[in-house]
Amino acid sequence: MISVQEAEKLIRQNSPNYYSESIPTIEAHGRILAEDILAERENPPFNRVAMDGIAINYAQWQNSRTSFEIKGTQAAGHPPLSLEDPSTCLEAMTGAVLPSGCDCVIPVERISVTNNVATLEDGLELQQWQNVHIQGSDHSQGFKLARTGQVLNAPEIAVAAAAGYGQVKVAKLAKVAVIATGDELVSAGVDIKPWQIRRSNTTSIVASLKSAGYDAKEYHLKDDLDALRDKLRDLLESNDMLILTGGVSMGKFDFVPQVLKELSVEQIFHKVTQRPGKPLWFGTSSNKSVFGLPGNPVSALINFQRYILPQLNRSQNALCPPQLKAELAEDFTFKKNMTRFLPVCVESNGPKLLARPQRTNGSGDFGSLSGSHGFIELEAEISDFKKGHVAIFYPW
Ligand SMILES: Nc1nc2c(c(=O)[nH]1)N[C@H]1C(S)=C(S)[C@@H](COP(=O)(O)OP(=O)(O)OC[C@H]3O[C@@H](n4cnc5c(N)ncnc54)[C@H](O)[C@@H]3O)O[C@H]1N2
Ligand code: MOO
Repeated sequence: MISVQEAEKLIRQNSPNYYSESIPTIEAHGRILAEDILAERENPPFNRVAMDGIAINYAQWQNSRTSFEIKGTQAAGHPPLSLEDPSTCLEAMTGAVLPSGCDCVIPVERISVTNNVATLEDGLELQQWQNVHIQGSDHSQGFKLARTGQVLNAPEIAVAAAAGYGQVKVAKLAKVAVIATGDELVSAGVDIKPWQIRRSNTTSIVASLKSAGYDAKEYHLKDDLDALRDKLRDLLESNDMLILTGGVSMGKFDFVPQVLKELSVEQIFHKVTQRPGKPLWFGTSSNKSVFGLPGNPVSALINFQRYILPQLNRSQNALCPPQLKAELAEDFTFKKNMTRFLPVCVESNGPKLLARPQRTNGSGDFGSLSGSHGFIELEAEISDFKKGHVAIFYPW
């Protein structure tokens, strides 16, 4: 049996890579960049008027001029006008090019206009270049606005569009088969016998994968060695990743490790000193990861979140998201020499996040996860965790 740290290291060392594709920028929200976004031009690309008002020659005001005849209007999206007579002014709109000969913009609220002459508010103080967004003051042409591995959230989409990228190169999303194993399982919506169990693991995992954009599909295989072998061979062929749940422990019908071995999936590890999820299985085949999650629903969901989602992120060369930490809101004891993943509800306490353990009745009690916010990871080496103990928090 290996530790959580060793398991994580081995999974990392066996990260697959699913390559990249170009897609329309407007459809790229949430995807991982597979190229750097470089500025098409310097920004602003010209001296940009930042307030609706009048544009003047500042030296005129320094020489005590406070009234300016309006000679024209500089609208946004139009070629620049020129202030021919420095004692006059031009109306100028936000987003327009600052007319040549002007170096000061006065907002419309600070002037009054009579007979086409703009007069400044009494006692108004001006600065040269006020209300002008200076050409190139944000960044130069070719500046790296976003880099490979960044998530394309709304700001990065804006940046890509602003840099003229109608299409962006993003990491390809894995095609994932999520496979429930077990004769006892029956899906929702179908009559159920007293000795059967509703299938829930694969449903929640597929839902989570789909919300992250992956092409994920749910399958159910019975505990039949030959059928399991044949179907898994097909699924391995047609998917980038397999996630199995159940059948990885010590039972007479726990065929998953044996079948994967027969299909030449190389076992990297089986069993981790953790609760829940001790029987976790991980292996690889070509550029594909294969995970065998324990069937108990709390184990399956926690181990999926803890190991598989990060592996999918790595397969896209995603930059690591910031690690969240939370403080235990009460003492907690766990005597076994194992890492403990503890479901919690979190609340904020000033700048801190407090994690309150959610009472569960073991790793089959998935009802207790409803309403929880995620889980914290408690070290194997400690048994008595005191209130205030800081732990890594994994949100659902
Ligand atoms: N002799 C031992 N027995 C067990 C050990 C052990 O070390 N020695 N480990 C226990 C632990 S810990 C876990 S966790 C489970 C994991 O077993 P399996 O991965 O083989 O899972 P199953 O036996 O197939 O199922 C366990 C439990 O979960 C239910 N299940 C399975 N799939 C689903 C699903 N898709 N949706 C909802 N529920 C599911 C299944 O009906 C069982 O009740 O083994 C212990 N035993
Ligand atoms: O590893 Mo099991 O999930 O503790 O019940």
